[in-house]
Amino acid sequence: MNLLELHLHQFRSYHESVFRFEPGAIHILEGANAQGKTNIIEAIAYISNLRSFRTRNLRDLTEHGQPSFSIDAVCEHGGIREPLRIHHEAGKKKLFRFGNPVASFSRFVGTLNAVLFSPDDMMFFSGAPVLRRRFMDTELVKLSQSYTSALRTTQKLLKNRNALLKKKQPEPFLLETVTEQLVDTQGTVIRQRQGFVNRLNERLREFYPVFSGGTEHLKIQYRTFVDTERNLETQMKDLYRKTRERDLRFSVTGDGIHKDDLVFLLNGYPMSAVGSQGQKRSALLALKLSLCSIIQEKTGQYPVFLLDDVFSELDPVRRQKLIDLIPQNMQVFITAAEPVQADFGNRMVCVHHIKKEINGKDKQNESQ
Ligand SMILES: Nc1ncnc2c1ncn2[C@@H]1O[C@H](COP(=O)(O)OP(=O)(O)OP(=O)(O)O)[C@@H](O)[C@H]1O
Repeated sequence: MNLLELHLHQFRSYHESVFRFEPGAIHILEGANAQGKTNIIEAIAYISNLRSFRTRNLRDLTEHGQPSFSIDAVCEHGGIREPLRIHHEAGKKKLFRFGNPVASFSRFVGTLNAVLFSPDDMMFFSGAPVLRRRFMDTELVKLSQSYTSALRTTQKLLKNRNALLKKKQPEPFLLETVTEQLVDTQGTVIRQRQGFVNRLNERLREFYPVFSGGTEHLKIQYRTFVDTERNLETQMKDLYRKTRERDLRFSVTGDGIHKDDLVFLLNGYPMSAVGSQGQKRSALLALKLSLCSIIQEKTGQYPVFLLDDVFSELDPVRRQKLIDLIPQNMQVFITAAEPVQADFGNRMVCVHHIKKEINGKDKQNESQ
């Protein structure tokens, strides 16, 4: 999969800018601080996930003083060139594929699949469990329609069940029905989350030792409210029967996939407790490379790999290891404040000099 063109209109610091990218190449977005390098990465990740990794407020993405923004992209997958468009105005997002409006989020998300490494990810291990659940959901939603549908239904059912639990005397039959449906849809979510973690672990066994020098091992444990080795549906039914009174007392569903988490174990100990900054960075890079490999295995194509400010914190040895691990045909975007000193072998490398225009009009960025 490749991104061939990107047209930003009133997006962040870009008033009107067009970028063209070689397929399969390593693109270095080079420039001083605050020139708009991450804004480009953010726009690409936004097309992939329909979510910004820096803000939840879409107004932040709109150029100051403007009423709307749009991102137009041309991507290539399996030999097909596909134009994609996102237009945001008055709090509403409109999506287009091949120039035709797309009504549902799930028909657009992942059309251009991008995997991102960002310095903000360093909170991934120690932050709240929602970060790690969001990671699983963001990736699985792009890879599996059945996951998307089971997740959305579960979220609706949990809302309905909680609304029932808040009533003074909830209708027992209704509570029973919604709980049974919840058991069904959560089974699908749990199985796919467990399968995803198993595949990540297989890849991590290959990638993490490259960064650690082979002396450490990294493993992900999927933590959910039932034992994934036993029959899920039977366990859930039993559990919801036992916790019914408690849920009624607290007016909320206490157990479910909304509490799931991932625990990263470094040599058997939680990464959040024992990992150094360097070990966390290596683990994140190994995780993102593992993800790229899983996407390739599932879809037949590598995603676009986005590396925001990755080199400033990596020592030269790890920097070279990362470059050596990037698969040959994968298109990569790397932001850097200084020229990158590394050996890219026979890879095509395109350097784009990114500079913010002071008069508000952006010129076409220069490539070499
Ligand atoms: N909504 C917006 N409208 C206009 N300009 C914006 C908007 N949001 C951010 N900017 C500007 O974008 C610039 C920051 O861009 P970006 O985060 O891409 O920088 P960068 O080149 O990655 O810098 P660094 O190397 O420091 O990380 C800043 O000048 C900021 O003022």
